[in-house]
Parts: sequence; C-alpha cells; structure tokens
Amino acid sequence: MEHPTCILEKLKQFVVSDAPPTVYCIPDFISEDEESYLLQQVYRSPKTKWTQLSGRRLQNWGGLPHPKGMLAEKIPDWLQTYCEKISSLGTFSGKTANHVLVNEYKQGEGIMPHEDGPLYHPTVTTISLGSHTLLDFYTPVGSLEAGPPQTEENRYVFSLLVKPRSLLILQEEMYQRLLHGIQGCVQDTLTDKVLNLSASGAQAGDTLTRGTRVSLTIRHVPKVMKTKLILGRK
Ligand SMILES: O=C(O)CCC(=O)C(=O)O
Ligand SMILES: [Fe+2]
Repeated sequence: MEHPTCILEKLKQFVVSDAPPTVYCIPDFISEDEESYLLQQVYRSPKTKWTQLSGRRLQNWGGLPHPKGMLAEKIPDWLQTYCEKISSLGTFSGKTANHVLVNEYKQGEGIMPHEDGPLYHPTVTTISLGSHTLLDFYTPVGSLEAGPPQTEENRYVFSLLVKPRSLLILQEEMYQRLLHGIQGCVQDTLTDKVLNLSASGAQAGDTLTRGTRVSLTIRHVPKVMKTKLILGRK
C-alpha cells in the first residue's frame, strides 16, 4: 500500500488554493454505481435510524460522541468500506474514521452555520450523493473581520460548490476557525464568492437547481469508551 503521506501529497492538486488552509475538493471520488448503491443502503436502513430535525433528517452511525468518550457501535460494512478508503488517504493522522453522520436535505432544506467542535479529530470529510449544494463559510461571532453589526450576512466569507460524488476534506483553519452552513434554498446562482468555480467546471452566473442531497460526513472521534460504564447504581 502507498504511504498515506504520499497520497496526501498527490491530493495537493485538489486543494482550493483561494481558500484558507485547508480544503480539498475531489471530484468523482466515487462512481455513479457507488452513488446509487450508497443511496440504496441509506434508504434501506430501519426507519428508527432516522432523526428528524428542522430542515433535515439524519442517521448517526458509530455511536454518540460525548465529552467522556463515545460508546462505539459497529459501523455497517457498506459505510465501513468508505471510512477505510478515506482514512487510507492519511486524513486522520493514521487513525481510521469511526463515526458517520448521514444527512438528508430535501430541496429547499439546509443546516445553520455551526462548528463541528472538539469531540472530533479536526478533519471532516464528506461524500455527497444525489445533488450538489453550496456550503457557505462564516467567521465566528466576535471575530473582528465582520461588521459591525455582526449579522450572518456580514460574517459570510465564501462558498464551495459541493458536487455529487465528490469528496470534500476540511482541515485546520477551515475546520477549526470558520463556521459552515447550507442555506435552505431551491436554486443556487453562482458568484465569484464560490472559490472552486473553475475547478468544478462552473461559471459565475450559472444557476443550479437543487434536488435531494444525502451527505455522508465521515470523521474520527478520538475519545472512545471501551466498556459501558454503569452509572447511578447503588
Ligand atoms: O451536509 C453537509 O455537507 C454538512 C453536514 C454538516 O455540516 C454536519 O453534519 O456537521
Ligand atoms: Fe458540520
């Protein structure tokens, strides 16, 4: 097998050079057949795996991350394959991803700007299925770059066009400092604020209509509990 750092070196061509360190956008990371297969598996999961939130629904695989440690649960083979494939790129400092969030956004749905936080290794990797989206980035509240006033609009800095079948990798400043979110809209009109326009074969002024997008957010949770602690027992 190739050494992970050599692979990460090869991935350098996919770095979005106008963005802060570091974001990789890797087009066609999976084939159309893999995309169909993964969608089939997502929708074949038991209904009870879904949690409905406002503006999206999700499946959590691998356990619930917790400051005291995640009680690890087995990740099904159809996801484990991709955890291993992505980890073999060297994305998690030699560790293997052990947590997957499946998010489903219907047309017009999104996710509020947020940070992924300290329970994860500071790398987030995302495989997109079914539709493109625009991932928007924001400076944190209280940083001096935006405003005043510190409205969401003033804190907005740029977007990335995330295509179906692509792999997105965020690390360092892109993970640790900026917030990310997805506007709940039906159409995206691309502007020069989309930093990976040309690399994704798009142009400012293009209008893209969203469909249902399913994303696989694949991460590594460093703190894992080996055994279940039985709390509150007398
Ligand atoms: O759907 C996406 O690409 C983003 C998901 C996300 O930000 C999260 O689950 O924390
Ligand atoms: Fe996130």
